Amino acid sequence: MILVTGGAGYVGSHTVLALLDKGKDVVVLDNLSTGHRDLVGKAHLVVGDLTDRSSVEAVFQKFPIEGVFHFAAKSIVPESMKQPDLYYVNNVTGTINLLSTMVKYGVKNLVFSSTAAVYGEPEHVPITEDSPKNPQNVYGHTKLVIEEMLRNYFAAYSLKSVSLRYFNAAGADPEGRAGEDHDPETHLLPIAFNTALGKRKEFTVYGTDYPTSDGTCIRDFIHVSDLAEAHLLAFEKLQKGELDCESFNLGSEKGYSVNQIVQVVKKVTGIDFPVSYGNRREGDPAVLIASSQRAQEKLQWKMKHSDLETIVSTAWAWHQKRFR
Ligand SMILES: NC(=O)c1ccc[n+]([C@@H]2O[C@H](COP(=O)([O-])OP(=O)(O)OC[C@H]3O[C@@H](n4cnc5c(N)ncnc54)[C@H](O)[C@@H]3O)[C@@H](O)[C@H]2O)c1
Ligand SMILES: O=c1ccn([C@@H]2O[C@H](COP(=O)(O)OP(=O)(O)O[C@H]3O[C@H](CO)[C@@H](O)[C@H](O)[C@H]3O)[C@@H](O)[C@H]2O)c(=O)[nH]1
Repeated sequence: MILVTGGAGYVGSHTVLALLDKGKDVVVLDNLSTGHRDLVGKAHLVVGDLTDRSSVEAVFQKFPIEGVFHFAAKSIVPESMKQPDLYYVNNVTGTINLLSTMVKYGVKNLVFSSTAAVYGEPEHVPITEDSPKNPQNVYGHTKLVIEEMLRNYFAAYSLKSVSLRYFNAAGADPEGRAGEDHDPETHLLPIAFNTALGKRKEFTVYGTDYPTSDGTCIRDFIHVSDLAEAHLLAFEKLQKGELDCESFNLGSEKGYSVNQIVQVVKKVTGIDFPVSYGNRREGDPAVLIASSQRAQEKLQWKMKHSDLETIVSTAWAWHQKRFR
């Protein structure tokens, strides 16, 4: 039985699907703060909070857990700047409870959702795993602290882990079984779709004076089903004893500006919607582009869905089904 924390959320639910598709037994522990009951498919769902140690222990008592995929976290950058206490308690304390319980029950293998936000504003792109780590926001700090904790837990308790630093997760299950559903929504694609559907008056581009070709930020979008596949590969390597404690970037290695993405959304949806140009959003680095060579080599990870049109069209299909 695999435990997936945060499995009712966006990235977690796609990994739950990938595990179920492979015939695995899955239990999801989720407090449903931003997740959705209907996204866990046929997995067992335990509604509980990681910051409550007894809820975590109850899962390990009830189910024979062989490994953990840990997605549960708060991850909205501006919220993290306003409420650092909430972020440190939820992300760091929640993870301490999980790791201590794993140690107590002798569960050795963990795949952890880290983020490109651990790097902050990069000095060079593409960003490799060894690039400097200077998080620009509280959210990124919480993830970097957890990565450090994982190194300590490996050294002291032989708890093995892989930290996967995703760049911009996007897209939806190609079969339409899951996708992104956040309220409030802060991410580029769903906001653009809501504008295309007339639910918002206009799409605002945050910042036009970045040192990029068209002045808008550049991001590296990675399909959520490709992320899910990387989790399964990482877990297999942990189980086979081929990895101990390591971090990998997961990105498509291609950068697109916010303006370019808006154009692709207009093309895929066939809808021309109003776009306005506003100020920069606090904490946004100008350019984030991954090198994911390490994951491709050591995890034998191959991206299948991460060209931008596939990302946008799968996300659009889901968005229409869920929100129209
Ligand atoms: N979406 C991205 O672009 C992106 C990029 C990099 C990293 N990440 C990381 O990936 C993970 C998943 O992100 P997402 O976009 O799917 O977010 P999400 O908000 O959709 O999913 C998080 C899930 O965790 C649950 N949760 C949060 N705190 C919990 C707690 N204390 N106890 C139990 N459940 C809790 C929520 O209810 C939700 O279902 C997060 O750790 C996030 O930091 C996401
Ligand atoms: O209405 C909008 C929304 C976003 N943007 C811009 O679009 C880009 C992407 O923004 P968003 O979709 O909010 O993603 P990020 O802020 O880049 O963060 C995502 O990607 C990071 C890693 O790259 C992860 O750490 C975060 O968890 C994840 O939310 C940024 O330049 C934003 O300024 C706009 O211009 N207008």
